[in-house]
Parts: sequence; structure tokens; C-alpha cells
Amino acid sequence: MNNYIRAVRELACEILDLMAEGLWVRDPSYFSKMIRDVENDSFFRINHYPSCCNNNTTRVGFGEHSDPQILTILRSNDVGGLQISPDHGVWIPVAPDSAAFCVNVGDVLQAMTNGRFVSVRHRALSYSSQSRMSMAYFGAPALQARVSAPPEMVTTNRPSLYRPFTWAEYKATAYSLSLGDNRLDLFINCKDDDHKKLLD
Ligand SMILES: O=C(O)CCC(=O)C(=O)O
Ligand SMILES: [Fe+2]
Repeated sequence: MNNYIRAVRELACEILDLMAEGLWVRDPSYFSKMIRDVENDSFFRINHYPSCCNNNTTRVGFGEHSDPQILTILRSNDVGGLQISPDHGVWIPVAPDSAAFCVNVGDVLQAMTNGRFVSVRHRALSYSSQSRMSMAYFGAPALQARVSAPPEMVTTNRPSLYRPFTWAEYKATAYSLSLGDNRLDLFINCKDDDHKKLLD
């Protein structure tokens, strides 16, 4: 298990380095160094949505939410259920593939890219006739790390959308709210119309 976690952490770092490069961030390790930090607050979770009977009912197994951290590397067995919501009320199923990773941008990466990468809302349905297992690595900064977009992400056309915060502050906010609440909105810098347009 430790080997698996080390491998997905390395994968997360490589993806983050490519994202930084693609965004022309001068320091390509700007995002990945937060989860390479020895004090990083990353964690690993195994979800099990057990089958119960054979009556073909569908329930929500894991309610709608966005992942608060930087990047999530998720893998599941061959049972479907994961859905993403690119727009309010729209749900798109993610085809199950036990040989593939599903990579989610987390709220912190949305803040650090000044809204260029969006933390997608998702949920997991649970089918009564099939048992779903998923395992997720959540790459997170150290509690005291300061989350802010690098200067390259902030321009006159795209002013800083979010005020800087520490991961400890963000985590405390997330835990004080309900799973489905949009916590990143509480960190928006200013609420004038231009800012709002960028977030739509
Ligand atoms: O089980 C899944 O596919 C989703 C799990 C999830 O979103 C999470 O653990 O944050
Ligand atoms: Fe999630």
C-alpha cells in the first residue's frame, strides 16, 4: 500500500509539473512542491459502496462535492457510479475502468491557477446489485502553507480572484460547512461584476 501511495504521489507531482509548464508558470514545481513538502497534509482514502440486494435500486453513495485539496488521483473497480457535474444540475457518468486513473483538480489548485483549472463537482452513486470500491490519493499542502496564485496567473485582464489563505484556514472552513457547500466562494477577493464574469 505504501508503494502504491508513493507511486500515485509521484504521478500527481508529474501532472502538476506539466500543468505549471503548460500555464507558463516560471517555476514548474510551484504546485508540486506543496505536496513534496515533508509536512504535506495529503491522505489516502478507500471508499466502499456495498451491494445490498438484487432489486436494482440506485442511491447516492457519496454526495455532491468538490475535493478541497490540490489534486486527487482516483481509481476504482469495474463498477460505475462516479459522475461529474460541469454545470449545475448536469451529471455526466465517468465510465468505470479499473486500469485507469481519474484525476480531479481540487479547490486549492483552482485558487493557485486563478480559476484556469476548475475543481469539478462530482458524486458517486451506489447500485444495490453491485459493490463499488474506489481509492483516492488527495495531494494537499502543509497546514501552514500559504495558498496563492503565482504572479504569472494574475494579469490586468484576469485580476486575482481569491485572497491568499493557508491550507489550515481552508481546511477549517471546509470542515465547518456541509460536504456540498461551495467553500472557495468564501475566499473570492472582491465581488464586482468583472470578477463574477470570470468565475462563470
Ligand atoms: O468513489 C468515488 O468514485 C468518488 C469518491 C470521492 O469523490 C472522494 O472520495 O472524494
Ligand atoms: Fe471527491
